[in-house]
Amino acid sequence: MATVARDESDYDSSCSSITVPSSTLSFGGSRRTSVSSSVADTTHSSSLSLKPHKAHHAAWEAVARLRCEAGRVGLDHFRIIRRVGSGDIGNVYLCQIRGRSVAEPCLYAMKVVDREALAARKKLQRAETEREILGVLDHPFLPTLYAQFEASHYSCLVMEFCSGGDLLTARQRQPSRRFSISSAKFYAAETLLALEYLHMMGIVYRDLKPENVLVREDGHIMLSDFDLSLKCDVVPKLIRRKPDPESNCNKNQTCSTTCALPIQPVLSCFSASAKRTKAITPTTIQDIDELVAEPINARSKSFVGTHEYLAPEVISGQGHGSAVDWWTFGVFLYELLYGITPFKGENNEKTLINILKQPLSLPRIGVSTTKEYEEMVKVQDLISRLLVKNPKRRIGGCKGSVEIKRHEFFKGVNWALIRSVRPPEVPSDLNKIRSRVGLTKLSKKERDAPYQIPLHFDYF
Ligand SMILES: Nc1ncnc2c1ncn2[C@@H]1O[C@H](COP(=O)(O)OP(=O)(O)OP(=O)(O)O)[C@@H](O)[C@H]1O
Repeated sequence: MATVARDESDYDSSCSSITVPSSTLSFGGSRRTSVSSSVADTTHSSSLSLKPHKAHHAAWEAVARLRCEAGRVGLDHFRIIRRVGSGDIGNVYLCQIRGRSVAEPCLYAMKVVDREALAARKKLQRAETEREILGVLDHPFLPTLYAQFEASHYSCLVMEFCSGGDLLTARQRQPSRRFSISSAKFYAAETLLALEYLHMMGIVYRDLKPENVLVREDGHIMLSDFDLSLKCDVVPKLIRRKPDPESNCNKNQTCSTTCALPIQPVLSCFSASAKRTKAITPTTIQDIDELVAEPINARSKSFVGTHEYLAPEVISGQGHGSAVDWWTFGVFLYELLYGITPFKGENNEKTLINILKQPLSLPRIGVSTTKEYEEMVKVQDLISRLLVKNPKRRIGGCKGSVEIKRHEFFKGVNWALIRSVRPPEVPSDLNKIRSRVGLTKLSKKERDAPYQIPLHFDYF
């Protein structure tokens, strides 16, 4: 599914709105461009300390060692093994550090972006947004940026490599090309945690779809592709419970914003003026009911996303915030379960009309046990609360991820320990992975040959 973007730069602060730029819709393009030399690593040497949850990983340590020994990290330090993917703004290559043991190599994904080509297509800002976002992420279900450097007019981002492909491919491998309810619950729960973290960091993701959810070697997910994301400020709020019979929440849930108490100052990972929020003491937390630290009031009018996944408020151009991610989360969950998206029309225009006008219909899922039937009822309830056309009435629209995590469908999910749960599928052992990525197809001569910077990166 092609992404669509009509806006090159939309840094928003919450509560402010922006106008739609005059640039037109743009779709994936491709080109061949030459590359000549490798220059400096631009990753801060202090970033090791900013990656506490990955600092002990072999891949992280190997890059840290390299930076220490060579004083920098550059393209010449990597052996490009093969291209593993390409998108609208760049190609992604599987690579490893030169001179390391071939028996136990640390594999990396290097995203190579041709800055000149992107500038000509007015998409440079997208690459810049992605680079900035990758630089601040530190979460088990989000990519770790190991290094970044420039080579001629190419920008290179060295990230964690995901050997398990993406969830679209995984879905297509399933019987009837759809996941079981329990598998869908697992992938949805991990994706929800990734979105929750992004929101807390002041990032509205905006492009959730199975293609962008990669599967790691251990079977857990990694959300990728941040060039369409929106960076904004977050104003944490304390929300007091106040039962609202008209709300879209469950009876045993509450959903009221009437007593929202903003905590000052503003939290943002990007704003130069941002300061850290005041420490919230346990006593304070006991005194109130809910802490919401999501950019629920962010407003952008950009037309970005993937047609089948676009939220109504994005299509209508009325301004959108973090609630778009809960709409796309609903479409995502629907696709995992049904193998199709809910509003797909004969063409993009009809799809957009369906999103705006067509009521949601939820076909029955074939179930064989009472427990499965109960699960189906719960997941359908969640989807119908996510795919509410009015973002203010959508679950998550007023209180963010906490509302969704509390839904009956996720009852029993151990959010803190989900990364230790065995995933529905674990990509096979290292040898199989290596043959899948083509590592074993290289001859010894090829593996050991000194790396030549190619005259051309293979754009298509
Ligand atoms: N860390 C990774 N590990 C393995 N494969 C990856 C990784 N990152 C990206 N890929 C592969 O490369 C492809 C292109 O990457 P990505 O989506 O980031 O590029 P893009 O140019 O931003 O694409 P888009 O057009 O969706 O914006 C992905 O679909 C995926 O298959």
